[in-house]
Amino acid sequence: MFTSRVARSLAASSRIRLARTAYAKAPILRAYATVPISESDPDYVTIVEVGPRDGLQNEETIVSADLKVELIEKLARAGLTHIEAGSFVSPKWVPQMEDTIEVINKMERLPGRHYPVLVPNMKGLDKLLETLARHPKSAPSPPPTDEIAIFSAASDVFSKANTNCTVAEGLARLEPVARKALDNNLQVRGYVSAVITCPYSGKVDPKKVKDVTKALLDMGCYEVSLGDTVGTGNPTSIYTMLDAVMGGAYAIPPSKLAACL
Ligand SMILES: CC(C)(COP(=O)([O-])OP(=O)([O-])OC[C@H]1O[C@@H](n2cnc3c(N)ncnc32)[C@H](O)[C@@H]1OP(=O)([O-])[O-])[C@@H](O)C(=O)NCCC(=O)NCCSC(=O)C[C@@](C)(O)CC(=O)[O-]
Repeated sequence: MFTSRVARSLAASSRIRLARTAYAKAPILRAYATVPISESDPDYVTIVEVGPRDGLQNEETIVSADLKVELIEKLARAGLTHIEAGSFVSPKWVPQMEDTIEVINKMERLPGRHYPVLVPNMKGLDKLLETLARHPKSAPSPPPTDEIAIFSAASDVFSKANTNCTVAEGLARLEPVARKALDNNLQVRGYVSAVITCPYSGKVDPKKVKDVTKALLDMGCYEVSLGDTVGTGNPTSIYTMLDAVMGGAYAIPPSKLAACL
């Protein structure tokens, strides 16, 4: 007689054998070694894939909307649940993202997935809301997006170069954007760039990172992603920055933070 544990293990191994046989007969099928884990598991990590936006925004050659749609659909079908699909920024600043409206309308939206878009100001949000208003609530497919991302930096010079305003001016501009997005049932996520080093002004004060992160959370961001935008961080500088952000007065809990890698 088998103990139930052995029986389970035999059942599992026969499933593996069956799977292997099926795999041998159908070579285009892939076998995955991952074990499904639930969001409540402490090891659960949400990956926000930003390739279609961050990865493409600096490409000089304009990638067609159809190719962007194909990339997003493949990422979703690979199992990613959060895929940043584009941005509603000024096309004068980032021509590559000019077709975001076309992309988010054309792409297949799988249920249970999120396709956030980056929004720098009220003009961008209003354009997005116009697009969403054209998607009837009765439509069988999910709306083009249910989430925006707003962004700031821990350095004034970086902020000026990226959004033509200081950090304080940018935060003041973003506050009503976040409020209006939330009022329209959009989730809001935040980014802070240059959390270790500013490419123009050098070392960044971790206190500045904390202040900007707190400001974005206070606006209603459900989490804030901290970006070592120029990639100069090392374990010591990242530890020092996180220690400042997560400790002391108005400590920010890790559940509200993400890392931009
Ligand atoms: C913030 C602005 C708009 C200010 O740009 P500005 O030039 O100061 O704005 P403006 O209000 O003077 O407008 C200039 C023109 O842009 C138009 N305009 C203005 N806004 C919009 C809009 N939303 N959509 C479409 N058009 C817009 C506006 O209508 C006007 O057109 P004109 O009258 O001259 O014909 C500009 O600086 C901008 O778009 N910056 C975005 C730059 C960007 O996308 N950077 C990359 C994303 S951030 C990032 O990658 C970092 C991150 C998030 O990944 C985290 C990390 O890793 O660090």
